[in-house]
Parts: sequence; structure tokens; C-alpha cells
Amino acid sequence: MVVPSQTALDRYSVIKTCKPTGFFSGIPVINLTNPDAKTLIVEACQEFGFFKLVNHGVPLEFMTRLEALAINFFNLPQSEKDKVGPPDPFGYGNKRIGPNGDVGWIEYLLLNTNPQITSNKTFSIFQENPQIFRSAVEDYLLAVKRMANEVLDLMADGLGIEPRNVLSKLLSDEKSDSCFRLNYYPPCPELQALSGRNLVGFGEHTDPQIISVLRSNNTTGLQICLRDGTWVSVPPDQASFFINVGDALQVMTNGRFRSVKHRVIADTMKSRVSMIYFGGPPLSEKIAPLPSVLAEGEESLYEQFTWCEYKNSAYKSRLADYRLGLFEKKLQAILANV
Ligand SMILES: C=C1C[C@]23C[C@@]1(O)CC[C@H]2[C@@]12CC[C@H](O)[C@@](C)(C(=O)O1)[C@H]2[C@@H]3C(=O)O
Ligand SMILES: O=C(O)CCC(=O)C(=O)O
Ligand SMILES: [Fe+2]
Repeated sequence: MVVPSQTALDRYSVIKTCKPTGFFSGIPVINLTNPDAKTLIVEACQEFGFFKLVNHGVPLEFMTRLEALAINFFNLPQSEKDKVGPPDPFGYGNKRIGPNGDVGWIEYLLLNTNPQITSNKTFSIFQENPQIFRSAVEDYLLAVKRMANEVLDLMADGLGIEPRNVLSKLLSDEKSDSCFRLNYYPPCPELQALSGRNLVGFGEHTDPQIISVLRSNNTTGLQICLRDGTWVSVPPDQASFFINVGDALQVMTNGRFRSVKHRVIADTMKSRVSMIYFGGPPLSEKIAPLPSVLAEGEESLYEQFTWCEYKNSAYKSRLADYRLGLFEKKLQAILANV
């Protein structure tokens, strides 16, 4: 990405962060092999909508191999990368996030997780051997999807939902509408001149899907918003995964789980590389509170909608918009039914 002048930098979002150096030590850490994992996961999803997962069973080698290939790609000349862009929404993009004017200090590749759908054009950029990249993505996603399904089964168990695969079956469905994103945040030494301010890599937002599984290298930048509205920095850990509750899961749990607001701040000296699997349901799936989540007489907080309707609406929104707002039932409607 071309190094921006001070005037160009002004076109990016710049924010003042309260505690730029302090890491938050309260991120829940869940060991997937802990017999209490289901209870701890439910607690973490209720309080934060976010947790770190260790002992996850995904081989470190799958993560490092894909990270290295991603770095090779992002280091290609701009003209080469542009051959697989602009994103439609899949493909290579830089600076622009989504179709509605959001920008960030970022380059990315957005892929469909269904290998039949991901165009050969995307993989053909890996000139020497597109197959190497394709198989690195496939190995990684196979292991990550398996782990995400285990996490979703534990969530269902912890919430007392039956059958326990009610959430994971949406991701394993052959029509599951999931995607995969490789993000590259170049270092920005010019940032130092911004004295006390930070350049936004990926602006604040919630993820629309059911669950997001994030792995990054050891560069800082990810921040989450706590219940009280404070932003805190997540200590990076390249051997672990970070799990985000998405909007669809907030609805399916009738608001018990929170879809976590998060953002990424660019680093002055080190590039950040992240890979995120966004697990979504089939387009035709109705997104509504699961019956066994609702207490007797409890009303859904949301109007009924399909994933296709929600996704279409999300893609018309700006990153920071509160997308679920359009689908919330009005208080009067809820009270009228009590
Ligand atoms: C501004 C946008 C980018 C986004 C689509 C949207 O209109 C609103 C949601 C954004 C988001 C956030 C999570 C994922 O990174 C993503 C792929 C998704 O499904 O929703 C992005 C979308 C995108 O970058 O196209
Ligand atoms: O790159 C990251 O660490 C997070 C990016 C993100 O939130 C997203 O791609 O939706
Ligand atoms: Fe996100």
C-alpha cells in the first residue's frame, strides 16, 4: 500500500484511545478440553461476547503456513494484487471496506468458504502454484470449522438447548453462507506524528454472522468494547483463537449472548496479519430465538427475518451502524403481548 502524506492520512479515521498501551487482562480464556468449558463459554458470551480459546486442537502449522502465504501475497506489487480486485464482495481490496464508503488502513482478501464457489481467479494470483494456497486455505478451514462446531455445541449444551447441534448444523449445512477473510494491516510509521492519536485499521462494528473465529500474528491492534462502553486492547496470541459472538447468535439467544463491538488500530512499526472465519447459516434460514432459550411467556425481542434479509440489509449499512436496530421489536409491541 502506498505510504500516505499527512493530508492523505487525514482522510483515514483517526481516534484518540484512552489507554493506548494498556492491555486488558480480563479477557476470558477457555480451555476447550476443560470439563467446565460449556459453563465458562456461556458466561463469556453473556458478559463479553468474546473469549480466547486455547487447547483448540488446530495444528499451529496450519496457521503459520497460511500466514506465510498471505504475507507473500500482500507483498506482491500493487498491480498484481489488483488483478483479484475490487471485491464483489469477494476478492482483494484495500482501504475500502464494504460498499458504503468505509475506509481503513488495511488490505484484505475475502473468500467464500465453499471452495467450489471461490473463483479460480482468486487462487490464480499465486502464480507459481495456486494449488499450494488453495490447499493451505482448505486445511486451515477444515480444522477451524471443526473447532467452531465444537464451540457451538458447547454453547448449546451450556444454555440447555436441545439438540446440542442446533447451532453447529447451520455451519455444517452445505448451503451455509460463511466466508473467510485474510487481513493485512501495514505498519504506519507516520503515525508517530499523530501524537496521541491512532489510525483506524478496521473501524468499529459487530460481525453479522453467528460466530467469528479470529487468529492473528503477535501484533497488537484488536480492541473490544465492554458493556460499559470502554474500549480495551486484546493482548495478541498467535497460538490461540479469539471467538466473537455475531449478530445472528445474539438474536438466536434472544439477547443473552452479546454480539461484541470491536475494531482494529494500526501499529506504527509492525504489520498485523489476521485470518477470520465468519460462520453463517444458509441464506433461507429463519433467524429467531431458539424455542428452548425462551423462558415461559418470554417474547422474542426481534422481528422474524431470514439470514438473506439480514445480510442484504447489513450490506446496505455503514460499518459502525447498529444493524440489529432495524429488526428489534418496538417496546410497545412486546408489552402488548405480555
Ligand atoms: C461496511 C460493511 C463491510 C461488511 C459489510 C458492511 O456493509 C457491513 C458489515 C461488514 C462486515 C463485518 C464482518 C466481516 O468482516 C464482513 C465480511 C461481513 O460479513 O460483514 C464485513 C463486510 C465486508 O467487508 O464486505
Ligand atoms: O483483523 C482483525 O483482527 C479483525 C478484523 C475484523 O473485525 C473483521 O474482519 O471483521
Ligand atoms: Fe469483525
